[in-house]
Amino acid sequence: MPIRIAALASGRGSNLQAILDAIAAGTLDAQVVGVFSDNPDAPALLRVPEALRWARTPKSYGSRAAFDAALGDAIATAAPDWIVCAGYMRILGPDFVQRFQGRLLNIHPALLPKYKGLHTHQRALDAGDSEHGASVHFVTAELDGGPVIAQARVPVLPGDDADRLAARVLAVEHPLLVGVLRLAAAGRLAERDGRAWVDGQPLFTPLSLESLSP
Ligand SMILES: Nc1nc2c(c(=O)[nH]1)N[C@@H](CN(C=O)c1ccc(C(=O)N[C@@H](CCC(=O)O)C(=O)O)cc1)CN2
Ligand SMILES: NCC(=O)N[C@@H]1O[C@H](COP(=O)([O-])[O-])[C@@H](O)[C@H]1O
Repeated sequence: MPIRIAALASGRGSNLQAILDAIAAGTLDAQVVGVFSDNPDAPALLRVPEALRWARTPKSYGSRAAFDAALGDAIATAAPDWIVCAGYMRILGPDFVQRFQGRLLNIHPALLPKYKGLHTHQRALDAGDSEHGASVHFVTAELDGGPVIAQARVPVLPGDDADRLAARVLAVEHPLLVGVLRLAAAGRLAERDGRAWVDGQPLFTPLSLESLSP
């Protein structure tokens, strides 16, 4: 039975497209049951049929909590097994996180716990890091502080700027996110006691991209 994925996206949607491509190729047993955005102009929305799109402008809500509640109600209507933040650029409030705790994932463009938040590529460059990468983690109330499931590493190369480094990271984000979703689709992934669990065992070290490849 394919797992039901609700995707949250605020922009381009290349991670969403990687999910859709894996489904179409038969390498991810899933279906995308909705794409939800805080940006009605998000190109990500155009990657799925109109019936699967939900987008609202947060400004039209009285508070972050009110927007999150409307978002959560829309997601719940789609009855997803997993909710994936795939380039979703808003901090989710504690009530939303609690509502979907344990099935909320995020792809973050850094090797957490380094560089939580935004502007991760420039921060890695500014720090003179020789390595950077991406993480897939469970979402918790603490921004980018949830248990990390898997990570992919890339070199920082001479002459890199933020855009060039971001492109190199993005290229590994896609297989990393799909690889973690394959674990979910196989019923092998869970969040328990503040940790990620795979095959009934707690993860003390994030899985590598190489370990996820089919
Ligand atoms: N409660 C959580 N919410 C979210 C998480 C999380 O781990 N816990 N992950 C993020 C994704 N993300 C980084 O991976 C992220 C998204 C948004 C921001 C942020 O500072 N957003 C600002 C608005 C920024 C803007 O509009 O340009 C905000 O919401 O005030 C940081 C990190 C998804 N949500
Ligand atoms: N903090 C969240 C964050 O920065 N997420 C990042 O936004 C990009 C979305 O690209 P996409 O829309 O093409 O998937 C990705 O690089 C993702 O890691």
